Amino acid sequence: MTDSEIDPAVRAELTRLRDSIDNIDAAVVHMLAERFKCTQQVGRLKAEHDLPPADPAREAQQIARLRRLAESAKLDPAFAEKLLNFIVAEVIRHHERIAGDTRGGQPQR
Ligand SMILES: O=C(O)C(=O)C[C@]1(C(=O)O)C=C[C@@H](O)C=C1
Repeated sequence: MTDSEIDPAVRAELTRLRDSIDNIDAAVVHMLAERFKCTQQVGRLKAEHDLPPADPAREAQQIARLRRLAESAKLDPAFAEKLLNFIVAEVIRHHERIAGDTRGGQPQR
């Protein structure tokens, strides 16, 4: 079926839903950007105080909490866990890079 063959009412409903999806995707990007701003600061703090990039106990708490929130929001908890793990893996990579660039608690130029 080509675009011009789609029923105008269906086309309008699809456009309405896609507009909302675009707004939600923009919000997700902005929220992730804010989260990464925080985790960059955590990375610098950890590097300056010789703390390990990963904190598995903290991650276990975050996963348990997000799984509960997902269930009450009718979102698949396994998906919520996978998403958190994906984000945290990227954060840990950033922390490791910051630690590599930080010697004796001081950022290297
Ligand atoms: O809270 C920390 O210690 C962080 O470094 C942040 C964060 C996260 O992205 O939420 C990332 C890595 C840790 O393993 C746990 C949590």
